[in-house]
Formats: sequence, C-alpha cells, structure tokens
Amino acid sequence: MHQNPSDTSAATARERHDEVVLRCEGLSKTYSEGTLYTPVFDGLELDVRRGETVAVLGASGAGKSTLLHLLGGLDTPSAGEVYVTGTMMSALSDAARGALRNRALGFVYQFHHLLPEFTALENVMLPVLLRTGRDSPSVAEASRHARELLESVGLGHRLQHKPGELSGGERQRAAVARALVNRPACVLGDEPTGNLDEKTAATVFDLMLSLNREQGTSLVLVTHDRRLARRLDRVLELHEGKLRQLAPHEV
Ligand SMILES: Nc1ncnc2c1ncn2[C@@H]1O[C@H](COP(=O)(O)OP(=O)(O)OP(=O)(O)O)[C@@H](O)[C@H]1O
Repeated sequence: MHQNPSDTSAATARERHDEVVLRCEGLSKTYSEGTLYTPVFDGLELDVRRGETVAVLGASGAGKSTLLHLLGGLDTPSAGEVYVTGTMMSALSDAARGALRNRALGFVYQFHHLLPEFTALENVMLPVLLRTGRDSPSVAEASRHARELLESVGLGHRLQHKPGELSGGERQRAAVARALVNRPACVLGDEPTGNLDEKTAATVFDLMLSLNREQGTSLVLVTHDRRLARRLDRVLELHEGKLRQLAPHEV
C-alpha cells in the first residue's frame, strides 16, 4: 500500500512529539554514610515528553535537588533507572554518560556556575567544544552559535565580559544560553531564578519558556515559586518520598 508522503511526515511529527526524552522507573535514593541511612524517595516514576515543561515543587529537604541530580546523571540511584533520550544511564561507562549528558541535557542552577576566568562567550562555547564524535562542530561554528544565543538572551553587547563583570540577571541569562548551546532535548533547572529579584526572575523564566517554544526543548524546573510553576504544562509535588501530579486548583 502506498502511503501519502504528508501522512508520513505527520506521523513522524507526532512520534517526535510523543518521544519521551527523560524517563525514570522505580527511582529510589537513600543516602548512606557508615550506619547513617537517609531515605529520600522510593519508586518514583516519571516521563517527560519532547517539548513538555514540568515544574517540581516540594518543601525544603523533600528531595528535589536529589531527584534532579539523578535525572541529570550527576548521582547514582539506590534502585531504579533513568533513561535519557531512550538510553539507560546505568548501562553507560562514565565517559559515555558524560558525553550523553553534555549532548542531551542542559543544566541551570540557582547559582550560575559560570567559570570566572572565561568570558561570557567562552563560557557558552565550552559545552560545544567538549563535544566529541563525528558531529562535533568547529571552534568557528561553536563561536557563531554561542554568539547567536547570547544575542537571543540579550547579551550581545556583553560577549567579552567575565562573570564577575556581569550583573546577577546577566549571569543567569548567560547560564541559560550555556544550557541551550548543544540544543539539548531537556533542560534541568534547580531554582534557576531563585537568587534573582522578581522582575529579573520573570525575564529569565520568560526566556526559558520562549526557547522551549522555539526549539522544542523540554524543561524540568525545581522551584518554590508557585506562580512560575503554574505557567508550565505540569506541576508535580515531591512529598514524603512520593511524586504526585497536582491539579491546577492545587497549585
Ligand atoms: N550527601 C548527602 N548525604 C546525606 N543526606 C543528604 C545528602 N544530600 C542530601 N541529603 C538529605 O536528603 C534530603 C533531600 O535533600 P535535597 O537537597 O534533595 O532536598 P531539596 O528538596 O532540594 O531541599 P531544598 O528545597 O532545601 O533545596 C535532605 O533531608 C538532606 O538532608
């Protein structure tokens, strides 16, 4: 049977939209040091689809950062699995896990973690230059793309500034540009606007949402700010070791 080419592309687009970029299955974490055990959560299940935006709320100490670290492959679970764009993280060597993390995920933290001795442009270029393999771009391409992204976050006039010469909001916008430079499938944010004043926080948040719309990047953002959380597709709450989706009236 012949298939209409437009059917195929519609089906492909649908598949792409349905693609799960981040999945955790039975995810559990207990910190242990000597005889001290700190159980944080047990048996979490989560699917994040391409282009989807998800907020994670929870009281202090509920395990939000722990969850984000596990999703980003920065820590290992006590049980369960994390899949990033379909690949099981635990099945990879440290080097392969690092490469997948660099290619498929972007990170934005409350404190920007830019490298102080490098300029804004160099900081944003770095994740591109760390890419290995056949598709790794040249330095010129990395520089061009980093420059474009810095322009899109309103920092085209601050390319040569070092982090210490930027304002707090500018540093955070540079960190967003850095998180997006490898066109990741998903950005993980841990209180990405937490240390900014309300107006600047809203600007950085808007920026992340517009990049999500334009590039289809999924977002998983830990936040205490329910007003910002409400603007995302889904709001989850981590409470007493369980992850629960909140209904709109609960947020
Ligand atoms: N390395 C560690 N060793 C032992 N316990 C830890 C460790 N890291 C975190 N914890 C504990 O695990 C729990 C969850 O910590 P986590 O940082 O994930 O919470 P959180 O929800 O992000 O909190 P906050 O909103 O205050 O940042 C806390 O009770 C914390 O004390």
